[in-house]
Amino acid sequence: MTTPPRLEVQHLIRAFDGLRVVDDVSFTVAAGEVACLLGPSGCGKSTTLRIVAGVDMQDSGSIFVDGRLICDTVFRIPPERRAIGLMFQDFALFPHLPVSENVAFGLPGGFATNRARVGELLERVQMSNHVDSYPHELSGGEQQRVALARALAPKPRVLLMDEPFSGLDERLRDGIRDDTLALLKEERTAVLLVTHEPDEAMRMADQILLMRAGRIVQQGAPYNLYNAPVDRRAAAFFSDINVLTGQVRGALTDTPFGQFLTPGIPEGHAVEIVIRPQHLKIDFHRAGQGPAPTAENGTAALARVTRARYLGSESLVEFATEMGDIALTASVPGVFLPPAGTPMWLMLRRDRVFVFPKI
Ligand SMILES: Nc1ncnc2c1ncn2[C@@H]1O[C@H](COP(=O)(O)OP(=O)(O)OP(=O)(O)O)[C@@H](O)[C@H]1O
Repeated sequence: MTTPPRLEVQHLIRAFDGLRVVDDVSFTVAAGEVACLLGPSGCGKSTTLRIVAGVDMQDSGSIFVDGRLICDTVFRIPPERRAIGLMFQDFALFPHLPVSENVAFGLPGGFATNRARVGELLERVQMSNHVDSYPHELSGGEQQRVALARALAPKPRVLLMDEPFSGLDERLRDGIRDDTLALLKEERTAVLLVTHEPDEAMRMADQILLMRAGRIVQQGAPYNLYNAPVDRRAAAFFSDINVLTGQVRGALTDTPFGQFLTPGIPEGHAVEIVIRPQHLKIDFHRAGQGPAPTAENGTAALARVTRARYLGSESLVEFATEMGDIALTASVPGVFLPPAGTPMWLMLRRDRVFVFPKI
């Protein structure tokens, strides 16, 4: 018999005032896996999480933990008996309790009878030196580490995290995220994490569930979402994009960069050709000559620099094609600041181009 997923959500629907904010959402999370619900503000991420936590009720759909039904529209296990831990942005530590008692809060018998488990977790989150400190004596990052230890103390099968790192400054965040991830993997907890930040999802997730208007529009490994987005908006969620427009003629579309296949898009339909700035290739203008077309990069098109900016680890160079009608941005590692007006040849890495029907 195959092992059931640690968390399984089936056909969840939740409407407010007749409007579905969670619209037929289904997914599974395995033990030791981190799944990120990712999407813009208001797309239904937190509502989905709240229903799994048991603090909101779905209109229809079922939730299972390790194959056991914990909630549908007629049956409901109360939140505290679901073996589900919570770590929310505003889920503050208890100010009147020291770190030790905060971590032991969900354990029968408190700190006195759970010294070993509390000690082990505090060591794992590098807070062993703060057992007797009170929350107000800790920095934001330290409080976050204690909150993680508290959430994991009762060994939940599933941990729900809602924007747990958003209160931390950026440099602190990376370290805490990585430490958190390592601990979650060690504990084999299934994690459902809500975030609106693509970088956070890429960094944390084994599986991204990309949501839009209550629906999951794409799910899969971060690599797949980045490199095979389902549509223009999914592509644009992970980075800036360049968009060329065209029209289908004989299963192809013409652009200044050569022809592109338009599989499955009807004849005459408008298409959008999408490419990320780092996949635009630049070549120098040598006495009017451009690079010869290649299978990898297609045809080069002449363009002029309109603006160049240095951002630290990369430079962003903006171009207008020779006809002046297409604006494109290239990202170049390091310092590359050609003056405005410089002519250059641009090519698109053909294996990194996405062709979508224009909606
Ligand atoms: N109790 C409620 N009553 C009415 N509308 C609600 C309620 N809870 C959520 N909504 C609405 O449902 C939609 C989805 O909200 P939700 O909090 O799930 O979005 P989200 O994707 O988590 O957004 P954010 O990232 O801003 O938290 C929003 O339009 C919100 O206003």
